[in-house]
Amino acid sequence: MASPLTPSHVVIAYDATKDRGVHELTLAIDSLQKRGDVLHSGDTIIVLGVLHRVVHPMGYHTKPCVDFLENSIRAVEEEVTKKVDMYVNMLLQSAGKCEDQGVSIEVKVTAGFPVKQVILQEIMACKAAWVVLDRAYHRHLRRDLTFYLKQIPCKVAIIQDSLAVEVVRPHTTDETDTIEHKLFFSLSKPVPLSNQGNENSEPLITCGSCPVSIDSPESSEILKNHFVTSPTFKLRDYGTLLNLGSSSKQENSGVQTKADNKPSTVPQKIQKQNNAFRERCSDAPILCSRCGTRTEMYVKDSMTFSYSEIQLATNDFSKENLLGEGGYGHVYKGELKDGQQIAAKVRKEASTQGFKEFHSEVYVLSFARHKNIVMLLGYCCKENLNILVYEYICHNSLEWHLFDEKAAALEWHQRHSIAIGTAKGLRFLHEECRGGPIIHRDTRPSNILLTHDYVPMLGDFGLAKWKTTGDDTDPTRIIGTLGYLAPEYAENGIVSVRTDVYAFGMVLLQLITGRKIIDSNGEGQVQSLREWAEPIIQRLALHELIDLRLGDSYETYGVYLMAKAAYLCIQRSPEMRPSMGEVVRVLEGESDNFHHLGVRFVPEQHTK
Ligand SMILES: Nc1ncnc2c1ncn2[C@@H]1O[C@H](COP(=O)(O)OP(=O)(O)OP(=O)(O)O)[C@@H](O)[C@H]1O
Repeated sequence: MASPLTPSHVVIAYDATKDRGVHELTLAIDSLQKRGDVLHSGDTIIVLGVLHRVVHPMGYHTKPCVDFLENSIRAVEEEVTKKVDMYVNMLLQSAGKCEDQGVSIEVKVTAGFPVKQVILQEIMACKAAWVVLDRAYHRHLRRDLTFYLKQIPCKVAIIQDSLAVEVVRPHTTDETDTIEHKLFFSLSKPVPLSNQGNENSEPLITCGSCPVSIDSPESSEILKNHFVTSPTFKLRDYGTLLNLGSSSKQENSGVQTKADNKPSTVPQKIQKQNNAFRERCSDAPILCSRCGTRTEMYVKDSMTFSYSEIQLATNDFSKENLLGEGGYGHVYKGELKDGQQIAAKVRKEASTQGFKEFHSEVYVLSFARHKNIVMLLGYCCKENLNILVYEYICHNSLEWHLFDEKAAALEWHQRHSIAIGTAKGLRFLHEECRGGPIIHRDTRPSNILLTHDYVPMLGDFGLAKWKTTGDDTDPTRIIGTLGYLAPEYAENGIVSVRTDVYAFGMVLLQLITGRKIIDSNGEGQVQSLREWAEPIIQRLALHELIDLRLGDSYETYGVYLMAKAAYLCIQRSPEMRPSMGEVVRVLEGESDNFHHLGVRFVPEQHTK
């Protein structure tokens, strides 16, 4: 292990899956510099972004396991490259400051899972002298720390929530266990100094132990061969393997790899998928554990259904199969020949949703694959009839659970997980969906469907539309539902992702209070939920807010977080509202302040 005075590597391990503000990284590096006991002249800071979720070419998120990497190298490569460039740009200023201290910065993004294993391998690979762990993505840092302290031989520090760096173990250790080595996909790039430009910094791809140039024609071939390797060896061997320059050298190292005796199957697999028509994916995620249903992931070669197929599935659109009627038309439950349960939405003749909206919905939904989004399986067009075929979501809508007499009161933990799941669905549409952002435009409880596991699924994209550059201002087409419409949308027709944030804030208030959006105040007058709830939140009188049906069975901190998120979301000014990514972080208790937001959750009594 390098002594403190020889140039060494200091790894800052970050979660690259989440959006991070520039200030978070730069402040962490500042505080590292200020300490004086971690960085020395000649050292290199490696900002390691761990990408533990990547976007599947179909648009939903998945773990970058070896199997996935093997089949989707290009997609991962693209995502990793984007992240590396983003980090490099964020760190340009820090690189200048570090240069004065004789320290350089390098960015490395690694797609792999599990996170702890990625961090461990990367630390061993560069023989780091220090690892600085970002507390923000370790929800169970205390437990994870035991793992790191046991497995990592180098010195350990943590970035606190305040972004200060706290040293946890100021010395190295020799006691490390043998670990199973996994293969991940990495790309690294030095952060240039302002006078250097960016051109000379050729990025390096590494797949496991083998660096190759990103532009190298052999890169795909090498990646293909290396993603399938999975040797087991002692940590101490790793360093010697890592410096090898080509795949053949690795083979010479004598490590037995699966690639040595397994012919590449990638091209055949891709071809098979292209030819497949609605082929089911075997690793489809569970949709509902009670019903035993799985989310079907049809390969999107064709999404068209024949009319007779839907007619048969819905028992000829029988009354018994009718689920309900909405603005679009009648919705029928059905079962396809292969057992897949569906909800078929048949457009009303006089539906307010015309052909244009129909195509908008099909187009938008074909990109939206996420565990909190109702999946569109396909559609059918017959003469002037439009039918959308969705996966069937088995446990009614949130509207039903909150307000139907037959529904049992939702428990607190269910409300909390519904809030987080819905927020993640919206975050996906706004920030993560391929080709997005997509604005939902009609977020409300009746468009949030639930499984028996109380997993919320956002549906009804009839009003969604692609966001082009800037805000969409067409005051003539106000669509959505009163009470959930953000003021700038209701008054001036201005639509942006922040109008969804507002509507989501209203849903949060309903989850906390169990109240309708407009209710009677008990004196025969109507009162809007927002007007009633906002001053109560400002007084932090959360007990006045909470749904009486919950009794004492709620978690005060959870209510606080949800009320805080709601309060931020329903700000009149769209700029004051958080992004959905930030909302998720508030709900999960991960972040307590957003420096860029003018309004903080500062209750009145604290400001007096
Ligand atoms: N994918 C689905 N799985 C199960 N039930 C569904 C599905 N989609 C819709 N439904 C149910 O069908 C009924 C009608 O739904 P629809 O979305 O058309 O109307 P709505 O949300 O009630 O009103 P609007 O069209 O004005 O948004 C509702 O009871 C809804 O819960």
